[in-house]
Amino acid sequence: MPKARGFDGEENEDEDRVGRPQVAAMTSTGDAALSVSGLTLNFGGLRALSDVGFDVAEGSITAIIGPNGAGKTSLFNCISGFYRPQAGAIRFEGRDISRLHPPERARLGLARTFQNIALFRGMTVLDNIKLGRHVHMRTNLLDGLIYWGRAQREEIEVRAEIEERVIDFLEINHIRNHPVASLAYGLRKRVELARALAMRPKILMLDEPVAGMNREETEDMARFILDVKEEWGVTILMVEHDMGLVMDISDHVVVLNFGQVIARGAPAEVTADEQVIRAYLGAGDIGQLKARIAGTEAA
Ligand SMILES: Nc1ncnc2c1ncn2[C@@H]1O[C@H](COP(=O)(O)OP(=O)(O)OP(=O)(O)O)[C@@H](O)[C@H]1O
Repeated sequence: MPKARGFDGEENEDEDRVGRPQVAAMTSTGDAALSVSGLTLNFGGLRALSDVGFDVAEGSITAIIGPNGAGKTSLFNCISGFYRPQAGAIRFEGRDISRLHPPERARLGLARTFQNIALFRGMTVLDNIKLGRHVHMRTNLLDGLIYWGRAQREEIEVRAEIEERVIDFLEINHIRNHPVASLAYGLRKRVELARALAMRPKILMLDEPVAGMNREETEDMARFILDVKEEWGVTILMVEHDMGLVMDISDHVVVLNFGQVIARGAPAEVTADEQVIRAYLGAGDIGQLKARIAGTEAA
């Protein structure tokens, strides 16, 4: 696998000069950037996830699909640390991160976007993107004292450089000083992606990245997601209902139904799987599934 260029544009092993915690002591699990095993989550008497397990290969785009209520958002919330599952483990580059809080996971390189855009609407695009950097900022007094001065200035400069690269890459320079509230929906989604990228993630979790977008916005977003993977070397895990997008850009698909993994594999494999078709049929979504797959094949 070709080495990722990294966020400073060079092949670079020394990524942690701007504050991402070292993870050198981790045990390896082959090529899995993320590994989920035995995940079980209950809300009172309701079992939202049951013994869920899958791997996300480094450098891949992995999609989580499934009918409404299948447990996709719950799974995302477990992986990013917002929910604490009753059982199971989440390994990031071989290290068990199940007990880490969301900001600690983010500092390791796990960034996410949300189903409903979570930007500060009154702030400008640039200020929203800058918020992404705070995940790496040292906040306690001792760290602050050690880091004071030249090193800290360098850190700020490197981050500003990263932000400029992100703005350039996502083609949002012309709106950098616009308040987010004034932007069209598709652009707002792109700004959210920019903020997540400014966190310099190793794994980017996208929660319905094209929900509510028109065809042109969806195509733009698909291209950006592919470029994030290919040019920036970021592993992508996404929840998405748009089967056209899933078929087009995913390397691997995990299908959830009633909180369980019912199929895993290449997009064409899982959409031909009897159990998957039945799950969508049960949810009344099969017509949509077939139409979207057919639409993709025709394109
Ligand atoms: N905070 C919560 N409290 C109680 N039940 C919840 C909570 N969040 C989710 N659930 C339930 O857990 C199950 C899985 O929901 P989840 O939102 O994870 O599904 P989903 O696949 O993301 O659905 P959708 O595609 O509609 O977003 C559903 O039965 C849902 O009602």
